[in-house]
Amino acid sequence: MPAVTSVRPDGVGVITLDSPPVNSLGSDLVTSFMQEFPKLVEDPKVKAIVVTGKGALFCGGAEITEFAVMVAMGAEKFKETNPVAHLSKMMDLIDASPKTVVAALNGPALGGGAEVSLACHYRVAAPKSSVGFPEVNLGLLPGAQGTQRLPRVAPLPTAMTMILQGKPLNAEAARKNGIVDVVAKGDVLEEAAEFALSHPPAPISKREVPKTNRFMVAAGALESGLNTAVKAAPLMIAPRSIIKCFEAACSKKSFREGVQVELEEFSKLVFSVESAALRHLFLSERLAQKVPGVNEKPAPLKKIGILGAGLMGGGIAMCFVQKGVPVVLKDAKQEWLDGGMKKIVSLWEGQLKKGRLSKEKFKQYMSLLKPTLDYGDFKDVDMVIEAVPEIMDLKKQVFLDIEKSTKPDAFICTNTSGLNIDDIAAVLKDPSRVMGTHFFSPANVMQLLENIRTAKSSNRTLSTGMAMAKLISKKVVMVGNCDGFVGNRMLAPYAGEAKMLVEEGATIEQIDKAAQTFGMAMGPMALGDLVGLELFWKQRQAANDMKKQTKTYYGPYELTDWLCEQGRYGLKTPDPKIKANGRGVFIHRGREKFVDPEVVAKLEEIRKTKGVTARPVSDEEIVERLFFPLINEGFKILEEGYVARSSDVDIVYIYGYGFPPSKGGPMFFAENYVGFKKILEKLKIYGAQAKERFTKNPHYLPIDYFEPSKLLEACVAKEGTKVFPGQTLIDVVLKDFRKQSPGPGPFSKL
Ligand SMILES: C[C@H](O)CC(=O)SCCNC(=O)CCNC(=O)[C@H](O)C(C)(C)COP(=O)(O)OP(=O)(O)OC[C@H]1O[C@@H](n2cnc3c(N)ncnc32)[C@H](O)[C@@H]1OP(=O)(O)O
Repeated sequence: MPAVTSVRPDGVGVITLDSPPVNSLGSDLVTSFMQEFPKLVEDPKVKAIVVTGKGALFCGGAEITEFAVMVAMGAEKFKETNPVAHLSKMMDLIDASPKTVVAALNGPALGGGAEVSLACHYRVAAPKSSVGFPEVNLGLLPGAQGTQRLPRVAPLPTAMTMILQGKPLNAEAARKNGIVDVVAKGDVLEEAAEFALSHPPAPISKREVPKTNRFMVAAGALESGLNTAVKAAPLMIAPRSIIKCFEAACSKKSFREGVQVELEEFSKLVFSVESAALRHLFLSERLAQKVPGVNEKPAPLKKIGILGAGLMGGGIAMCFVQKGVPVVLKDAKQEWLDGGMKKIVSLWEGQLKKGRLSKEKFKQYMSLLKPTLDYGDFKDVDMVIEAVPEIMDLKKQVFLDIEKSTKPDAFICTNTSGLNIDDIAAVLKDPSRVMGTHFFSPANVMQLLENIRTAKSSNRTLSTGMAMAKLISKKVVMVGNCDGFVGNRMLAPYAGEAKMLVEEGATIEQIDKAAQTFGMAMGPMALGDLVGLELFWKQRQAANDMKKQTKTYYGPYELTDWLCEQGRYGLKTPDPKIKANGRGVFIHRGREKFVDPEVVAKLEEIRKTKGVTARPVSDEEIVERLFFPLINEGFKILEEGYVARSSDVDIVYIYGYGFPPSKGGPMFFAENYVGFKKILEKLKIYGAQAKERFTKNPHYLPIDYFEPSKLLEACVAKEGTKVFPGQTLIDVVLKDFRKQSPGPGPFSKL
């Protein structure tokens, strides 16, 4: 029963939203509420009503999965059966109650949940509860009267921040801003009941918008709010619609007319591809935590050992300590350990200075972090994450050392961006304890974690690895052990094409600008400087083949080699001579960067040697050549079975590589923005050009990333086929594909 009612001895009727896990307002709950609520209104024993939520939340908002169903119904059907209009009716029902209705906020009230609370006449909140409107993160706006009710109780700047930026307020802040009437001192339900019995009905819909809010709108506050929101997320379309709703609320329009504007704007947004992309992202993040075949209970992680106090190891250590987990941080030399600790402490001190960290927390962090040179300190850790340099023999050696110094059931993770983890694990007596963890740098900041399963990782190792990611609040995806895993393998053709386009005549700035206009957080050339140009240069040196095209390195190598030979690795190599912060393709000064004329001259020289005449390259060509081979590689990883589903690839790219969320990730983008057929056609065209280049010009090497994926071809054949709302066609095709021709990866047969 999704809405459960009871009548207390004091005559307060309680209606509880009871729809686990988050009491989302699915059609069942709304229908049940609309049946049960009038019974309380009509019951002569009931003097007043309290609305509350079961469990830890008041309500997590509208049922997100139902939006895809609405969209699948089509615009015409949507008009007739619009479930958000239905939800809006639920608000009217509460609002119109002749008996006082109080929301007892037992926990967070989000989106539609916050709207339910505002439809109630008053709000009494538990201290740990909060009120928020995260709809904008889904490309939506509050569609059940929230845009009209909030500016009637809260100052406009607060309302704008909450709805335009999706920032929630805690109970006390909500009280200060007029959204909550009382923060409970004791039992929230008791206090809400008491409040309900002693206050008359007072629906927000009947209130005038405060004059200050009207003045602020007249003075242009909405435009500046919009500018801030657009600057933060230029590709989002929801903020413009939100502004229209605020305009309606603060104009001479009636509450009802405002609600109508809101409904129209909401309906437009829910059908937009941007909203579909962001909803896909929300659900995909949660789906990624469910790894096929991994079902054992994770082991508790009470203490962690980190090996290597460098940039990566230090960042990983911070992640655990900041969640209250004790860490032993070990390195081989005192100076390395001191350097690592100094960096960590200076980061925390910086936060302390900015007021983002309290003194108590700082002290707590310091007490949880133990630097050591002694492997003996690993004796009681539950997991070791090694983050020593990417040298196979070194990794194997430290694995043996870890094995000697840890409990036999401690998990051992190797942090690598590309080494073969099966090979590393093979040195141990029990390789089932091992999995890979590919953290992104800086590990304490970047959200993504690629967990890598080896052929021998045990079920418990994998489930504990996933729990570990949750513990430190990472967006996690489990992938198989292929070259470059998912992220770097897909990045290789992207980076390769960027270098190729530059040789053909596009400028370095043009490449990055085109990628950023597409929505990437940064362009491929700047990314190379950030990650460090020496990474793959050293890997190629170690492999004794500087010209080999691999799954992790493609494209012309002359410019990169020239830069690396001079020690110009990118941002991390300062050049005191020119007082720059770093030198790679760009010269970096603070946050500014510019292309070094020496690099441009070197490029000219390389072109001359190779007999290449620079030509103008269009932005359209840049975007297609950067992203289509990257997407093609994503299809290949899926068809080979190195990742469970297409949405996992999307998560990797959005949280690890700055792919624009409003495009839903590369695989969502392929299916919903471009279409499989166009991608296939373009791959063939650019592939033929690349082949010609390599056959005619001995300076170029053959590349395979334009070779179309078989899964992509299978998707082209099925393009246009309808799938269940919320499913992707790629995954539907993939299921059959894997049955017919399972690949070598671990997910092929799961
Ligand atoms: C008309 C209206 O104005 C429009 C709207 O209301 S749109 C919806 C607005 N609400 C939101 O965006 C809130 C989304 N939810 C959240 O932020 C978080 O889930 C939360 C803070 C509520 C709880 O977080 P947490 O405890 O970490 O649990 P979390 O793992 O995220 O969610 C638990 C489960 O509930 C599901 N869920 C959460 N909110 C949901 C929602 N609004 N609809 C459907 N499912 C939801 C998750 O998908 C997950 O499902 P799973 O168990 O199958 O993986």
